[in-house]
Amino acid sequence: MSEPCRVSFRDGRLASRKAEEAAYRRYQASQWLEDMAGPLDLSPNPSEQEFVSCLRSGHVLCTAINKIQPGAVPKVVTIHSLGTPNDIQPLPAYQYFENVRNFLVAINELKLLSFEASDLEKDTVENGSAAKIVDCVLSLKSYYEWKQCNGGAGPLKFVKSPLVAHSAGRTQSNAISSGSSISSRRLDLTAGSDKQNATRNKSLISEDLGISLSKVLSNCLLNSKENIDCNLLDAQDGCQDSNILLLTEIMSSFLQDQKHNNLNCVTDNCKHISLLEAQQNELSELRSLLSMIKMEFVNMQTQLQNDLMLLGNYFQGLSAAASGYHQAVRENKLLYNSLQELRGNIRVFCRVRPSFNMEGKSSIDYTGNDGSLIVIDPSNPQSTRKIFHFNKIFGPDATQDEVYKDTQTLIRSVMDGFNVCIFAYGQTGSGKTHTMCGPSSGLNKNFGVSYMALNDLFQISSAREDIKYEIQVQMVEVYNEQVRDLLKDMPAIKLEIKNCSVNGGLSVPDASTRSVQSVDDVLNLMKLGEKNRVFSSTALNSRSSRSHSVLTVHIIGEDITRCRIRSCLHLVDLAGSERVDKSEVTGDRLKEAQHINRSLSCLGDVIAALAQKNSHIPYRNSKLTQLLQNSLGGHAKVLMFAHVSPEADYYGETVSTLKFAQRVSTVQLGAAHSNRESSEVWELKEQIESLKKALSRKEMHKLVPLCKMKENRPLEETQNHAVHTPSPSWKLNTESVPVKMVGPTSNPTHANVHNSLSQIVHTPTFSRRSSIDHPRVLKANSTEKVVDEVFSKSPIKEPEIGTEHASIQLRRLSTEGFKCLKMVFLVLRCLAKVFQF
Ligand SMILES: Nc1ncnc2c1ncn2[C@@H]1O[C@H](COP(=O)(O)OP(=O)(O)OP(=O)(O)O)[C@@H](O)[C@H]1O
Repeated sequence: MSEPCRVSFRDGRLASRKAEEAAYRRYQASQWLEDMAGPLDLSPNPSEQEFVSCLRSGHVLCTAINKIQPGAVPKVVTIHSLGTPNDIQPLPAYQYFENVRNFLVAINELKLLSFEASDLEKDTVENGSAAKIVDCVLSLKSYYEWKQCNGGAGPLKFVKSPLVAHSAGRTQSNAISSGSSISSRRLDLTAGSDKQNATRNKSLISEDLGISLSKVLSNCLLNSKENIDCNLLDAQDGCQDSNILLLTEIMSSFLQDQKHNNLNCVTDNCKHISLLEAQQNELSELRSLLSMIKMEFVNMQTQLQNDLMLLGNYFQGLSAAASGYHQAVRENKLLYNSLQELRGNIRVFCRVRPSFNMEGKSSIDYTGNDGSLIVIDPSNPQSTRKIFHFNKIFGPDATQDEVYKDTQTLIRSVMDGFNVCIFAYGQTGSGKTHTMCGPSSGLNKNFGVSYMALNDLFQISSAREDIKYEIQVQMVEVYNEQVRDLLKDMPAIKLEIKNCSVNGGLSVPDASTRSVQSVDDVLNLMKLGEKNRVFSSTALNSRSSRSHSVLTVHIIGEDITRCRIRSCLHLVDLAGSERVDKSEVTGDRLKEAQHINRSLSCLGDVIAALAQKNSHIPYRNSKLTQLLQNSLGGHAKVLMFAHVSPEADYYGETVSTLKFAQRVSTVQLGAAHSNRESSEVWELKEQIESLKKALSRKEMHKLVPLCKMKENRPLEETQNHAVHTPSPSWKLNTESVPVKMVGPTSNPTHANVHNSLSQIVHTPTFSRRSSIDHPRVLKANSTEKVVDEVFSKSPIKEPEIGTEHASIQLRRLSTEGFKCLKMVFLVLRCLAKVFQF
């Protein structure tokens, strides 16, 4: 398309759009004026002339403004000669000028869009004068609506005609954009008649367009870019009026496009806003969630702290309970042992064997749960019944388990460091071996006390984790007054019984000692012992034990504080007493029976002496009593099983056994002591042991040549030989008083030592220092007793004897007080033994 054609097309389009818009605005204004001031007698679409003529008198305008703002025009001149537009006669100016002037004053006061009074006077409407009037009316309408709707609050918005420039009142709308302000300036150009103004306005347009449109163009849609560029060029090239109109049209078109774009933007913005709102909602939800989580976290933290505190309290409670438990266990042990003591450390149980003669009468008349037993002589029913009381009676029906159940409590004592001795007594065939070892058939369920006791020891040992135990077993028999090792294949070797205190708690130190780790080990050893034990067939028992068997279990324990316990359990199956006339034994069996009966008689003597609390207990009268000395005379717990046969034939033996048992039950032993000692005491004891051994070696070494020398000397010389010290290296400080050994020195007998020590104790120094009961010393019947008697009361505070080495040792030990003093006494006791030897 050529340039002129394009311009003319644009002209036509602009003109029609302008006319449409102006007509529409007039229509709005006339409609509103009719609503406010009554019918105006106008056509539905009034022309500009028609509209202006209708308002020329100012009456309608004043009426309308007075309705909105009563009193805005105080005096309205009424015009009666209104006619149709065709026969309108121009009225004199003074008739309506006053109304118009008052109206314009009121409009200016309201700061609304205004017009010139002359705009109403013109016969022909030119250059948008009618549009100004329309704008004024519409601004009044907007004011009215603003007042109605908002009560005068908020911003007042109204739109003026794009082709009108207003000189008074509100010249710019609050609602319109900067594009509108440009257009208003541009309209000044159209409205101005002054040439200078026109030039200034043109330059302004160019400037504004240059700035604003460049901004707009950068954001404008692509489809309008081409037109805007062309129009901009046109606007800048020409300043002629036609071009200005063209620019106006371009701007109008641009504003339309922008309006459209704005709508799209608004839609997009709405979407964005809704999205933003949704996101904000989501954000606020997240924030509230976060605050909730924070609160929850704080709550959980508090809860955790509370829980930790509770847990701490709980653990404290537990540890308190644990220590309480340990305390209770300790107290329980003490109470238990006290109870044992109250019951008496010798306890006697009686067990009645089932009768082999079912048809014959039983000598056992009654067995009570309270430990009472009544026997009667079946051959003489008139005879008085004899009543015996023991700690427990087991009838013929009692099982092995029932018997062991009452024994079990003693076994625990062994693990606590007490020596325990359980022995079975009774006539031959009464069931001693059955109780101690079980039946010869060896059925598991009928294991005897020995096996079950060892089983318990192992269980207790493994249950107590704080103490490590070592269990060793010895098994010997006393056969024909000889002690034999049952765990050796050659049991015929005779063994010596020695003092336990000297031999680390072993009565028979030379007997083989086997460490056992399990009950099976014990069972094997017991089988070996049973195999080696002497059994014979007699008239009363097809497998009669011809010896006293002693199974000794040594327990050595060490706890975490290095405190040690050392105890032993003697399980003694005595040979049965028998009447040789009944057992019909002869030869070796008779000799065995005599030995058995004699040793049992010695046991009876010991028991009697203990029961009567004699000062002398005849332990040394038999090997059996020697072996049991430590248990019977020491601080051990003793349990005796008295076995009786119920048959009428054995009534005499039964009564005899029961009487013996009754006497045993009356024996009061001293309180049982736990052999529990601290590590220091153990170490000291070990040192004493080694010193004793060293001493005895030296003494032996010295005595042998001395003895040889003495053999060649005359008796008097030997008798007069002064013994300054028992040993050159271990000498007692007796202020050099010579002590003469009485009797042959080659064999320092009890009498020799006795006299020598008597001399020592009679020395002034010793006498001064001690409070020794001399008559008692002199009465003491053994060297050992003399030494005991002398030194048990010795006030010697420091060791005064010893070789150089021993002296150093002793001095070191002397700082440790009483224990060392005790050790000196023990060394002296050794010296006494050496002399005895
Ligand atoms: N309580 C009992 N229940 C069943 N049988 C028993 C009971 N006591 C003993 N006997 C049986 O009696 C017999 C003799 O028992 P046992 O050998 O134990 O007597 P003893 O006292 O050891 O004899 P000895 O002194 O001669 O060795 C055995 O056959 C044994 O099984």
